[in-house]
Amino acid sequence: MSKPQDSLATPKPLRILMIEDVEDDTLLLVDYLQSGGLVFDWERIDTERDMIVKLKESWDIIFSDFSMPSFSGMRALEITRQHDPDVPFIFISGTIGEEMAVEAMKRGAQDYVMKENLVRLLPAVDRELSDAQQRRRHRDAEKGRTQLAVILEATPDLVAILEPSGQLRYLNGAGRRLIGLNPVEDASHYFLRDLFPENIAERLLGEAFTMACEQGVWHGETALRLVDGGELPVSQVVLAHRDAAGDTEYLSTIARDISERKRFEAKLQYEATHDRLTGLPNRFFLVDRFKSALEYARRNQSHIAVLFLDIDNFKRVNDNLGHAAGDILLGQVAHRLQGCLRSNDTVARHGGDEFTIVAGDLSDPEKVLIVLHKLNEAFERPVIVHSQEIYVTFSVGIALYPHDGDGIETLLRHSDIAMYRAKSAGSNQYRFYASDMNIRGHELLKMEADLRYALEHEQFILHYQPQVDLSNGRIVGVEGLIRWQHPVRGLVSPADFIPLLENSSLIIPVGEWVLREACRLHRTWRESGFDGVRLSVNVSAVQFNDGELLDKVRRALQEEEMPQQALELEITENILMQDPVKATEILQSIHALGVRVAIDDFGTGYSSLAYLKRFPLDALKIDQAFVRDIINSASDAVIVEASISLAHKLGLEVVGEGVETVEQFEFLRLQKCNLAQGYHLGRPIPELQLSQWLAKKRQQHRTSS
Ligand SMILES: Nc1nc2c(ncn2[C@@H]2O[C@@H]3COP(=O)(O)O[C@H]4[C@@H](O)[C@H](n5cnc6c(=O)[nH]c(N)nc65)O[C@@H]4COP(=O)(O)O[C@H]3[C@H]2O)c(=O)[nH]1
Repeated sequence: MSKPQDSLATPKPLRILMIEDVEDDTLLLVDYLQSGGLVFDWERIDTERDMIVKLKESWDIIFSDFSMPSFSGMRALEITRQHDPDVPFIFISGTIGEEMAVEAMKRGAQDYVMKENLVRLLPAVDRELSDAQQRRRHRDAEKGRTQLAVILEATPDLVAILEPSGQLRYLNGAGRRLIGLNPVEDASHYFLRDLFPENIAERLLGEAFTMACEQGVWHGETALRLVDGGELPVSQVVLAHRDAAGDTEYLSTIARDISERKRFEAKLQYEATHDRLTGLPNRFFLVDRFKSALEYARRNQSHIAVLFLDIDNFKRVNDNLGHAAGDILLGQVAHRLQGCLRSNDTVARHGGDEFTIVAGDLSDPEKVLIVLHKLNEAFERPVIVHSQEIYVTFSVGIALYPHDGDGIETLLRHSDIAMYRAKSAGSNQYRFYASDMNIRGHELLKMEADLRYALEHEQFILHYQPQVDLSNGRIVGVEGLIRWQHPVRGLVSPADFIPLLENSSLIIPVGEWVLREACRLHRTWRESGFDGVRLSVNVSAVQFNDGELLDKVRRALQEEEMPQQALELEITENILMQDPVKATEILQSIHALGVRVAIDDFGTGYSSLAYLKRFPLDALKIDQAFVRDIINSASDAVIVEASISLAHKLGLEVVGEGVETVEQFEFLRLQKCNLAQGYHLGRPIPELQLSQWLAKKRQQHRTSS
């Protein structure tokens, strides 16, 4: 027979409480049990009062008579269950009937045995002791679980239990609160990706779950996905729980909010990398950004400019207005410097009144002049400090990568040296580290100033070159080409100044002037009876991307009452391919105006056929580089043939550019090219000459027909 305590030491005797009014019956029972081998201590009681006292002690089993003169077995059962739900309670009675016995079992008695027939008693004792032990274990475990649940619900960390598939079994209150879920919402239909951002959910399902299953635990830093769309950084642990066979049955995870720590770290990081007074990157951060700019420039063979700036006469501000005013000035200068640079450029405070600018990704070194321009523009207005207007100028030293060095320290040192040279030349000066750049830089800046002057003093003129219909020799259009009538240098070619206009954004007003001028001329032609001749003008990249182009075209058409179809805008292939999606949108709106669009310099770029199909175009101009050699180069001839056939398939008119010989003209005619333009048909000429030429042509046609 098993005993309730399974220890290796001598088993402790059982403690049995007997509720029995007849002592002899009790002794008989004791005798019976002892002879059955049961080792136990016992006590007998027969009143409710004694029972209440005795139940304060702990008992392994209770035997009770059913009916006694001063106590009732049912009452004894009731009191017992109030004290202890698990202790086995067995009725031993001669009087209990079937019905009462069933009632007694319902109220919590484990069994009943007739006094006259005790044979069932010992096996019943054995069974009930073991059942009671199990009940107690179960109840203890249940109690433990309840306590754990209370703890899990009270913890400020997210705790979740998950299937290996990532489906949620349990999510505690803190988890719901952190994520922003309704506290009573059932989360069991949730998956990992409902609690974590997509990439983190994948990381957990992959790396974290695998490691937890293999090694028991994984920890790392992740983020929770919040209901409001935000993310909360957490430090997370994933544990795998195995079944008896050693397979992962489920996983649990604990995630702790570390946003405060992250904020603190970010603040420390910011303070370590930024200048306290101006909020600009400090030298350390500058070196960091410089490294990335250098890597990029090395990969893409681009240039970097390092500008070392020193505020002129800063000491005077400090001396006259005090240090606090000096600090305000530095803050404002920093703000303006930052505002005038591209987001990829870096401006850092070097200390005192010195700043460094690193402008990367320059296609050529001269692009640094754009930065100088922007600086000049940004400081044209005075800085206001304590209601005082202060005009800020800088001494600027410039070093260029790779021209002046290929390492960070060298370039910084060289820009510093150049700055001292600028300073010794007086205020508001800039110097390149390399002297050849100084000359070139000065020349370019001078030329820009001259171009500005040229616009204001009407030194630009348009020349016009005819476009001829290859099938009948008639003039169907002219292209307006800009010239600069320089008082000393004479007629300057657009190739020499268009890039400068583009760099300095002067191209916007100049482009607008070209458009107006062309539309004005067209009106004079119409008034003299030359209608039906189209006018094309070139549109540069800066103009094309200027949000106001459409308005300007619309206004020019309206004010000169120009028929929309008579105007053609020529846009180079490369401009369109810079951002084909945006280009399509712009082209669509130009098209909606009714104005024609021609793709210029076709063949020199890298048009994708797919885009060519999508762009709303009217004409395609084959670049003169291909036309030049069509007679001598088989490959150029093939390119031209293919371009014509492709354009025709797309419903476009084709113009052959740079036609200089009769052979080229004939070749294009045979290939069914629509129009030709080139010296063979007429060079670009001034307005007056063109009008006379048109009149002459008209006369010739009249006579011949
Ligand atoms: N060798 C040779 N050349 C020929 C022949 N026929 C025409 N040309 C030249 O080829 C250029 C054609 O203009 P483009 O491709 O639009 O190329 C233009 C255009 O990209 C740009 N440009 C001219 N005017 C403007 C303008 O008003 N605005 C803008 N944004 N760019 C313009 O400057 C470029 C050069 O203009 P131009 O010097 O006027 O040079 C013109 C023209 O004089 C020929 O048979 N042989």
